[in-house]
Amino acid sequence: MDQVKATTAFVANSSSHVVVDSAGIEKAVENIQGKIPKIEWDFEGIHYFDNGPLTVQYLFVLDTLNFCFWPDKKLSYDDLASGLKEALENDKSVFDADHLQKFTGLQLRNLLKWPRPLPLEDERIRLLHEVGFELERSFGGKASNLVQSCGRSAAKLVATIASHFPGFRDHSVYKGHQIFLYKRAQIFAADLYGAFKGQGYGEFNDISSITIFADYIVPAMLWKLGVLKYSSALASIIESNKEIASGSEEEVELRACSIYAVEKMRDLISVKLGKQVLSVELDLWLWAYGVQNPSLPHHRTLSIYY
Ligand SMILES: Nc1nc2c(c(CN[C@H]3C=C[C@H](O)[C@@H]3O)cn2[C@@H]2O[C@H](COP(=O)(O)O)[C@@H](O)[C@H]2O)c(=O)[nH]1
Repeated sequence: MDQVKATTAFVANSSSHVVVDSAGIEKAVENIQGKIPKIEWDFEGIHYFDNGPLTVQYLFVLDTLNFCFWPDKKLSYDDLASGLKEALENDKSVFDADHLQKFTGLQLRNLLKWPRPLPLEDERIRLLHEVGFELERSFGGKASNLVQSCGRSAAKLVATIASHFPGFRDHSVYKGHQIFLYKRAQIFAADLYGAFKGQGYGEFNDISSITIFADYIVPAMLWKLGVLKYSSALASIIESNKEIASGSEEEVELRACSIYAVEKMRDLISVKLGKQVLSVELDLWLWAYGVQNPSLPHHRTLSIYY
């Protein structure tokens, strides 16, 4: 996680299109008054949970597919989480490693009861196959073994996922430097922590090392709070729903500056209010408010990472 923190700080300090505004951070922290609104994991009531290894398998499949919903105006993360839940309730073997390796686009669509092709459907299938193959090859087919192999370290879990599953390597090259963002690998650790309430498969000694999950909702929320400021060119691209290329300077800055800004918020909360807060908590608060505000303009990038 040190790589994520160091490289996103580099972006924030070299940025051309996005500014992390210190006054905006101060104001946001003042407004919280030390009380981050407490949002329960699964506040929506859409996730599968049985307190056992099947939940871990479900969450790993969920976070394998947890990206890019916006190209379909009606599709959202909720459809994915609840669709996979229902599929698992109907067939406990649906996410077995051998099944994952055989999925077709049509089967995934049917599983989610989605009437048309999913955004980046071929990529989703490729990633399911990759996850099924590598789970079988290295972890006895079970995501729970992957988690247990990391000895209660969220940082080790993120690193292990990135080294075994290329589809989770959420990196970019920015102004000649490699930048690490790891959205889906980190959110898997956070989902375990949230679902299992920090116990069992969700017990991590280093959950505070996780950063926020740089998607397209949290940057929009940070902009609304005045924590992020955009150049006028970038602001007009976002407001007019124009696509931003994956790996472009603008895209990397939006994501990296969001991570950096929330780490700065944590530091300020610690200094001013003497409280240690987790990025996981700040993320869920920002995300939950962001998704409940659909008129909030967000950036649009075709990406398998978020
Ligand atoms: N930073 C951050 N990004 C998150 C999530 C979650 C869901 N987390 C679950 C965990 C516990 C809660 O109960 C949540 O249900 C999804 N996303 C991202 O949002 C986008 C989807 O937006 P829309 O198209 O409107 O559905 C897409 O990039 C998706 O990858 C999060 O927590 N944090």
